[in-house]
Amino acid sequence: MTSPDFLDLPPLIGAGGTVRLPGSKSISNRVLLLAALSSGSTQVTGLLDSDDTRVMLAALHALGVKVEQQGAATLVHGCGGRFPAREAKLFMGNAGTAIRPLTAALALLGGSYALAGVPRMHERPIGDLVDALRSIGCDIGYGGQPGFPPLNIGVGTLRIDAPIRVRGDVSSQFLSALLLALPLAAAARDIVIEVAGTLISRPYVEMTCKLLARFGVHIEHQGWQRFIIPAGSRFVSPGRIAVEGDASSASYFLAAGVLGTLHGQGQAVRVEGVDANSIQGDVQFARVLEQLGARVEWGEGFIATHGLREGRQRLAGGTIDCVAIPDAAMTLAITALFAEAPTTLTGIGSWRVKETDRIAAMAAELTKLGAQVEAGSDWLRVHPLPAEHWRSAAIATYDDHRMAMCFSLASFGPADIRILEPGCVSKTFPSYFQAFAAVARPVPVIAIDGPTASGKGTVAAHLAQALGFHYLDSGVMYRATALLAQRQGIALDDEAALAALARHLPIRCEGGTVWLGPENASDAIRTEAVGQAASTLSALPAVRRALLDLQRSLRRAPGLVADGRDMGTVVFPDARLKVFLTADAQARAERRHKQLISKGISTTLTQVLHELEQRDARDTQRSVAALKPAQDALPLNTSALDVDQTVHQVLQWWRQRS
Ligand SMILES: Nc1ncnc2c1ncn2[C@@H]1O[C@H](COP(=O)(O)OP(=O)(O)OP(=O)(O)O)[C@@H](O)[C@H]1O
Ligand SMILES: Nc1ccn([C@@H]2O[C@H](COP(=O)(O)O)[C@@H](O)[C@H]2O)c(=O)n1
Repeated sequence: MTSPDFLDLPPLIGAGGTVRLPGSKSISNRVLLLAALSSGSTQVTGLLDSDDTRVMLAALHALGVKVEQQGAATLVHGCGGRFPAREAKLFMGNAGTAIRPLTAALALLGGSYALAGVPRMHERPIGDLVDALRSIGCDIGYGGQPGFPPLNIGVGTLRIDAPIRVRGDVSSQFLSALLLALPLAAAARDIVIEVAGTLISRPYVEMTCKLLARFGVHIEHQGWQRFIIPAGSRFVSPGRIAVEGDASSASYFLAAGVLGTLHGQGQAVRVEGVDANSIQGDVQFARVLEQLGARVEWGEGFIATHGLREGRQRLAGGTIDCVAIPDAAMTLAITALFAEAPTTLTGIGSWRVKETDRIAAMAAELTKLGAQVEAGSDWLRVHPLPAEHWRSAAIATYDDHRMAMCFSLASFGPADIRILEPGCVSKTFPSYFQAFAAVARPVPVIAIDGPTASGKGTVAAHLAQALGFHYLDSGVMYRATALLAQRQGIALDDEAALAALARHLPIRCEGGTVWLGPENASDAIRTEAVGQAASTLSALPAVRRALLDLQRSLRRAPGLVADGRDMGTVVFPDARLKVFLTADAQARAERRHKQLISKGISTTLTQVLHELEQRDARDTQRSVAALKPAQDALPLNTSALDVDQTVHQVLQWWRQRS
């Protein structure tokens, strides 16, 4: 399946609703491995279905483990501490939660195994784990650069007569991998692991120990620096186990429940599948939000955010120690843009060796938005971004699911956000953008389309004023392009030159005034000759493409009324209300004739009717963005209505929708 190159997110004005979280990646992959190594079968519910769990499942399959789907549950038939396949080539993708514990388990069991991944996996260090395993006699070789995958595993000669030392300050996953695998070798003796350096991401190690306990292995620890796997330990299936919702992924929705209220329009956002009893450290993200001023509700099986506490206008800033919430901490780098003071995230050195160098990536992409960012080896400071400094940006995601998911929250700011390569979310949350869209409340758009002189502009301007919304007269953009083309002598069939002109249109609309650079061009663009030229060049696909971003960039809080020919079909297909305004040609010609005469332009009704019919024909018959009602547009024939009646009707429809 291919995924799009980019995803444009509509600017948001609020959020609200409930999200059922997908299963936790960290728990899913640990449970799969433990169930595979156990004696007995395990029925797993709530298992995450994503790239990283598929990597683990494919590896277990290659190792001879039988896994069956039983409705929504996954049944893993344990192999009693010994994989049936003694040799295999395993593709690990970019799944750190798969390669590390599998490396440890396979190295302890011995065999002929090759583990390789995507290029980024081959840049992620694994040397500390390999050193620890080699120190007890495991046979592991590097297939490329020493210290990094790919790895080749053979049959070693185990000697576990002294404590095994492993570094804990690069990734806690090395320690977790040893804890998950070493019970395989603890039949006859206690096994002791000592952590060198300060243990980071301790909650993940706690999670590992809790899951091991469910599978019959009870680890003792001293101050989270020394761990003892008791003699006689062996994996026993608990029969059934449920995977919690992913607490790291919860962070985006919990943040949305806060940022959504900044425009005064948000409601509660509730995430289901985690709660205060979760074994995942990242639930502490909700506590951090609380400390920063958010109103958080903790319930049984859910957490919800309800905006900010009374009296607070923004989230607080300050220094936040993120050592216990390394993944959810990325979300704080985005909420920091909306805070009242700079936010400094510390204890995030592990970001450097994740799917990408997350400190560098975060700093680069926040800077694109206009933010002021400072970074060090294990910290990041993000300054609040005032509304006037936001810049629209195409956010690179570095094949890192969390970069893509975090930056979706930037759409609460006043800029257009494009997420490049959004398909990377499939690593842990394939349906993320659908789930996000379900709780996001985009800045509302009322799209008014219809033929010339049907009254679109008049009605749209009245609506915008009545609702306090911004107003986009999209015809102005085509007219301005036509006017400049006339002045610069560009032929109306020179598509490339016209598109270049449109792309850099120096246009500014203020109230009813249209500025082209320093010139007030409000009258110049309204002549019939310019209108006809606009209608001709508007049939050119490249010109339409060139004007698309400009039109969309005008969608700003609190809302937009947009009139034109393709507002509801092309430019704002997600408009909350679409109206297709018509009137018969005679009525429209009379209106336009009256308009022109009142401006002192001499013409006849016959002439106006003729030009109007020509324009109708061109607008409806062109091959791209032809004038037609959107499928979900409400038709309104205004032939027998006056302006007030028409506006009244549209306002009534709007109130029913909002
Ligand atoms: N029921 C009505 N609704 C809206 N406008 C009406 C109505 N009856 C008469 N008019 C008049 O019709 C004239 C043409 O309207 P307007 O310029 O808004 O049309 P338009 O559809 O925006 O045209 P164009 O696409 O050429 O810009 C205006 O003078 C407006 O006052
Ligand atoms: N969304 C739009 C708006 C306008 N056009 C073309 O521009 C011409 C001038 O527009 P007015 O609304 O100001 O009359 C019009 O005839 C259309 O051909 C368009 O294509 N799409």
